[in-house]
Amino acid sequence: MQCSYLHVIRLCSTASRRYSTTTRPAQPADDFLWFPRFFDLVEQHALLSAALRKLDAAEPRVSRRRRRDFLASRRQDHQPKVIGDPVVENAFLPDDLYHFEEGHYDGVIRRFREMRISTWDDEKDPVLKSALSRLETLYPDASRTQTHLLHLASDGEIHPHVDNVGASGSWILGVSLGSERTLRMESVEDDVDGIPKHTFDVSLSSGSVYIQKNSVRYNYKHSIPYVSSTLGERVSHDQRVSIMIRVRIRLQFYVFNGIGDLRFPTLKDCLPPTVSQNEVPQVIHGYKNTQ
Ligand SMILES: O=C(O)CCC(=O)C(=O)O
Ligand SMILES: [Fe+2]
Repeated sequence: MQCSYLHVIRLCSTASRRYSTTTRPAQPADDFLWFPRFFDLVEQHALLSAALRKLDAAEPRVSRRRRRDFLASRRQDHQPKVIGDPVVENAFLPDDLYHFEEGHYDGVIRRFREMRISTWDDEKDPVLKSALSRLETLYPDASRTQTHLLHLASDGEIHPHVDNVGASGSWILGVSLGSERTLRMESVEDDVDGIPKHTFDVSLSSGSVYIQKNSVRYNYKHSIPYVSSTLGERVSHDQRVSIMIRVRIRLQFYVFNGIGDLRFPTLKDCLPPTVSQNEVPQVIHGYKNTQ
């Protein structure tokens, strides 16, 4: 499949709060990558159905029973469609049939379900299998990764944060499935008046993939606002699932922190991190099960 590869769009200086379509060199351009149409509809359906199956299976039995009852008496317009349906959001059931949490323990995410997964059970699904292999070709390096699923409710949102620097390494990849949302990136470094020095917005349509790494991963906060960031107006969203893939942190970190997961060190493990500790911002957010 043809894969378009673009850098950041709409970089803006928030000091003036005016958006600009020109790109200024606020960060090394290669540290944010955006693939707006990486997965086709068939692949999106395969990924979204697999993600929803995982998330659904982890919910309390009472939620699963409610969904089963709903599906048994479903009206035609709420019926999840088969693979190939042009509207990928049709894979979602109404919001009230999911057990969305109201707020993350540190207040960063609102109205969501999440889980960490170690396998996809993709052996019987060639579309899913090939989509996941294609995704791996985008990984910035061959280090070990960890995968999380995050399901945002229609009114869910993510406040500005930097992912826990103690829980994952120098790159984060996000696959978006379902309703289109805006990813807002804002530099940790402020102007004198406390406004982020640089911001840019990226449109996360279904099937898109973004990667933030190195300077952007450590020096930019990211958020998915409920309010449309470009118009400042409330827009209605449907649900969205993201598949978040993070590179695992290096061995020496595990050893020093007693987390385990040991492997034999390579020369690379012993080299100093590329980002100096001075540049690493406060830990603002991390997943519960990686804390
Ligand atoms: O859903 C996304 O694209 C971002 C999710 C996120 O920021 C997180 O899980 O830490
Ligand atoms: Fe995050």
